[in-house]
Amino acid sequence: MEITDFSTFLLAFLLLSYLLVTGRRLISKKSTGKLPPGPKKFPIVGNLPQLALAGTLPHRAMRDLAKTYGPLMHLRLGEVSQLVVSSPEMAKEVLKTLDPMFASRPDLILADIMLYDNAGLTFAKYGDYWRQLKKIFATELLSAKRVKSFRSLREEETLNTIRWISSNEGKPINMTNTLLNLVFGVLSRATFGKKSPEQDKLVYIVNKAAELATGGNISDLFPSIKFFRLISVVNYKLKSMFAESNRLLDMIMKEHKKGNGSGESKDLVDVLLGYQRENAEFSLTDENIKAVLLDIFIGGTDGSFTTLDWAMSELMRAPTVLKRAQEEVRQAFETDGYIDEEKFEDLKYVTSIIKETLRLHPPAPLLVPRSNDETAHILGYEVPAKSKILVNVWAINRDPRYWEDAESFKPERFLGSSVGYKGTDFHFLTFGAGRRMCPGMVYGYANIVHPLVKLLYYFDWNLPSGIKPEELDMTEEHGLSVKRKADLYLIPSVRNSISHL
Ligand code: HEM
Repeated sequence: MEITDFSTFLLAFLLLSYLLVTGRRLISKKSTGKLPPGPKKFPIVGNLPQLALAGTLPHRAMRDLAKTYGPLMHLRLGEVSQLVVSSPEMAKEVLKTLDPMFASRPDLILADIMLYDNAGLTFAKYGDYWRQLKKIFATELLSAKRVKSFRSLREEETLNTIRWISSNEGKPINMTNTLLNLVFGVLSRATFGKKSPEQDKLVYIVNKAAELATGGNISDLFPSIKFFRLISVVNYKLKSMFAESNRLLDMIMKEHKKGNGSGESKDLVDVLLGYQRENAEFSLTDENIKAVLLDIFIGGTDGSFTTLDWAMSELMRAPTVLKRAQEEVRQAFETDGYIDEEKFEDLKYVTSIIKETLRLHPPAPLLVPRSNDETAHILGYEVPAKSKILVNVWAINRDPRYWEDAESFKPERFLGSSVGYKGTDFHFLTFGAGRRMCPGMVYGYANIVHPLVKLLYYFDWNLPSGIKPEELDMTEEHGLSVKRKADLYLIPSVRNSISHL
């Protein structure tokens, strides 16, 4: 785990100086009950050293610690109490039995600064505002009907990508960038109606901001010390990024207000502005709308793009799986020469490949952190109020008690199996479960399956010469979501012509 803010030494120096000058006791609210087991906590920094010294990504370090301390583990990072949940049974307790207790979100500086003081759905505290937004997501923004209405956008953007790939036949292309641009294109058009340089800029800013904030931001680690908020370089940078992203969103909103949502097909900005105009019971401010747009944009692009990139990488490492998937897709559509989304459900093997990718590579390996507003009790342990609750779905999705040969990519395991990621099988929790479960699952899936089927149908794929399938680097990189560290380069050869499209 990195400390993205100051160097660790400077951090420790400032902290200790502050404590010496003020004579203040850092951990003021001592827990009176029995905490879940966990590694020894060091003064002031708590368990930061164990995570920093693990030299690996947080979900991996926490899985290793949980092997010693159990599936309900207590950590303290800086001042913040954390509960780490690492088994399907404990996840069921937290996300189902005690779901309302753990349904809030912790304070995070990123959401505070960039997301209009937690005004989006993702970081809203559990309560009425969250409930109202959730309803808008379910009925207005991400209903199955709305997702279907974006079908032509998926088709057009994917076709543009297929054309571009065809024109680069025989050359190594950067698939990672290609997939990112594709998913971004679909999301941009569905959300804002068109692609524009402003949106490119917006994505860049948001990703940069998330990168900055995903390490241990000093003000997140020591929230009671307001002084750190003032001197944090990261916070200063976040504020200037916020100013820019707010300016871009204002421009987008202004353009849409002028058009009054009168275009042929409504984009999500139109839908939200329409709701604002027409709905009297819940007043949605411009700031609320901007926060929701960022929610959709961040959640939407990252999850689908990351999954596509992992799926293509896993397929390149497993040539027999790739071949079988191509056969399935080609058999289904070669006679018609037209790929119809309605038939995707019949593609059992491709569906299994996506499931297996989501199992092994959950884009949010620790979910989005949850929090408990009040002190909670679970299996005889006390969880102090305002703890950060991390559910290690990366570890859970690989639990060898539930998954045979759990570390291997084997899509066949899902053929004829009813196990899925919809939040009822607690050993497969890529989209979470319970009240805070991802509302974008159907939309996210549509943006994965559509491009994947077409990439398999139109092209044969090879790794650049000299790279053997088993040598493909699958190292993960820490970020807003866990992506592959290296970009994926592949050589396409056209299998089915697109000239008639
Ligand atoms: C493969 C694609 C995706 C994955 C893996 C994914 C994963 C997740 C996860 C793990 C959570 C947290 C669940 C929890 O706390 O229990 C979440 C929440 C959320 N996701 Fe997604 N997501 C994806 C696509 C999308 C899309 C396409 C959108 C919107 C367009 C979206 C919007 C959200 C929002 C708004 C939340 C917050 C819900 C709340 O706190 O009530 N996600 N997602």
